[in-house]
Amino acid sequence: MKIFSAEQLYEADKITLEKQQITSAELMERAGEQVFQWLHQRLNAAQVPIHIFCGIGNNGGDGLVVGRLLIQHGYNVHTYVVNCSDKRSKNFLINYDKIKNVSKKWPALMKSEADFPQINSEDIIVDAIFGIGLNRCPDGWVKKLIQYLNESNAYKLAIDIPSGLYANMPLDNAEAVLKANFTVTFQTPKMAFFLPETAKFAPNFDVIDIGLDESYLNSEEPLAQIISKPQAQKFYKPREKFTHKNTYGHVAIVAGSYGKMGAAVLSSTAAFRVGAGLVTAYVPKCGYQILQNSLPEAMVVSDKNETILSEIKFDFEPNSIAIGMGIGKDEITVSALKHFLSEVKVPLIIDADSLNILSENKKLLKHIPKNAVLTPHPGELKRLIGPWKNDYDKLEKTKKFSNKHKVIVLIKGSYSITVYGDKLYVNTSGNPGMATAGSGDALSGVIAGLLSQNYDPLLATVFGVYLHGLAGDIAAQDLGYEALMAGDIIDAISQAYLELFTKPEEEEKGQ
Ligand SMILES: NC(=O)C1=CN([C@@H]2O[C@H](COP(=O)(O)OP(=O)(O)OC[C@H]3O[C@@H](n4cnc5c(N)ncnc54)[C@H](O)[C@@H]3O)[C@@H](O)[C@H]2O)[C@H](O)CC1
Ligand SMILES: [K+]
Repeated sequence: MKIFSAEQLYEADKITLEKQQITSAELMERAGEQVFQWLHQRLNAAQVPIHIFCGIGNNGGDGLVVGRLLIQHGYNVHTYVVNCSDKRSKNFLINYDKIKNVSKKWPALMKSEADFPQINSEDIIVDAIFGIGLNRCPDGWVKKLIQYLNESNAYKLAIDIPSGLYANMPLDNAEAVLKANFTVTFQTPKMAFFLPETAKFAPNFDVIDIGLDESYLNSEEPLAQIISKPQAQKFYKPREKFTHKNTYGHVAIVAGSYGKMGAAVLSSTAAFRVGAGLVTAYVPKCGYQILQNSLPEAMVVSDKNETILSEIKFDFEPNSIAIGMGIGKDEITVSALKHFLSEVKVPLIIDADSLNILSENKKLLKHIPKNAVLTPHPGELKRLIGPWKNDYDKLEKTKKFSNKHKVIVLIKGSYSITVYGDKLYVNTSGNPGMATAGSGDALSGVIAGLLSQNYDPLLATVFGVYLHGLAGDIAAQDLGYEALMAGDIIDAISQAYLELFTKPEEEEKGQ
């Protein structure tokens, strides 16, 4: 699935009307009908009061369609017009007229705070105040209305986008955005649903296909691609019968220092679990015994230094390398990294302390090999690219960095985003339980293990992040969020692979 901008959606809307020979009112009816069905399936004719707040644009028009259909099906509906301006859209007016054919009660006209209705916590609020046409921050009594609705414990369903949120522009004021429990959005999820500053307003959403012109949408460059199960299935490369361990490559995990050897164990284990043929851990001397004891499948090569890495050198040619997990930032390690980067030729993942070393020694950036994968969390990213004004600025700065250094940057977060030049890939698996020590080390191992199996660097990153998140989701089903530890994510990688190809019927039975 792809994320398109508000501008692209307006264009798609126009082309659809021409190509399908329908009116904009008919398209609105199609959209509103589906929102009605969404509610109808869940409410099953229950007589819970439904309060629909309609703005004066087309989002308000959608709200009026939903209101009309609910009334026709015998629901207990209260409609309100949030009369913030006289410039009512054509389709708002068409549906304003139509609703009076099904009810003696006109929608209540709201002009100030005095018109705010009583809403009980068991009621339902439908937010159709503003859609993707929001062009300034809601203010005055309309802002107060949004805040009034936010204070209510009633269930809040937003149509298309929570009011006050721009589809693909930074937030003006978090105090003027509706906090929707659920959003039913048209055609494509909006970029705002995936970025840390705005995603909290749309924590759950369903995408409704309103049949916008496919050929136009296919020809457009999206803002981002969403990675979920169907995409991940396509990425997967099946293992073949007449193969041996060398077919699946040799991973080198360059990690660990005194007190942080667990990072090397976790990354190496994850590389195996994801399917690497061979894994060698390159660690300071103090890690030798630890690695051999905790992961007998791995080979271990130790540095001549007891506690930190002083020279990154091996006498074998790995197919991929992950470097940085728990290595610290000692000067000796910095110069070892410098030397290593200027020589390395194999697919590379740069994580954790090696990212911080790069941030503190920007001259090293020019040595990073093409298509290396950098996996910063937000703190590491800030040190690498400098501060940003908002989430969109962060993405632009990361794209610039990716273009300049010809690298893949994975911005880790609730929705991790892979940045490859100007392209963005938004991951949808994972959960808050994965915010735990070692989770990133596991991810580096996963990506390294895919690289060694000949997944190209972009695919290894995007697929690896998805698998890692899915493993976390599977582990959390048994353990819950709080108890989840990095080792549990690694243990669940096997089930994540199996689940990739579980058919929906089997999934349903299992629930
Ligand atoms: N192609 C589609 O995806 C379809 C979308 N539909 C729905 O239409 C809306 C977008 O409608 P539009 O009329 O362009 O914009 P809005 O309803 O969001 O509101 C615009 C309206 O409000 C004024 N306004 C904007 N910001 C403010 C503000 N802060 N304070 C006061 N007034 C404001 C603005 O000037 C306009 O007058 C989309 O989201 C979908 O819900 C179609 O129904 C189907 C096709
Ligand atoms: K809305």
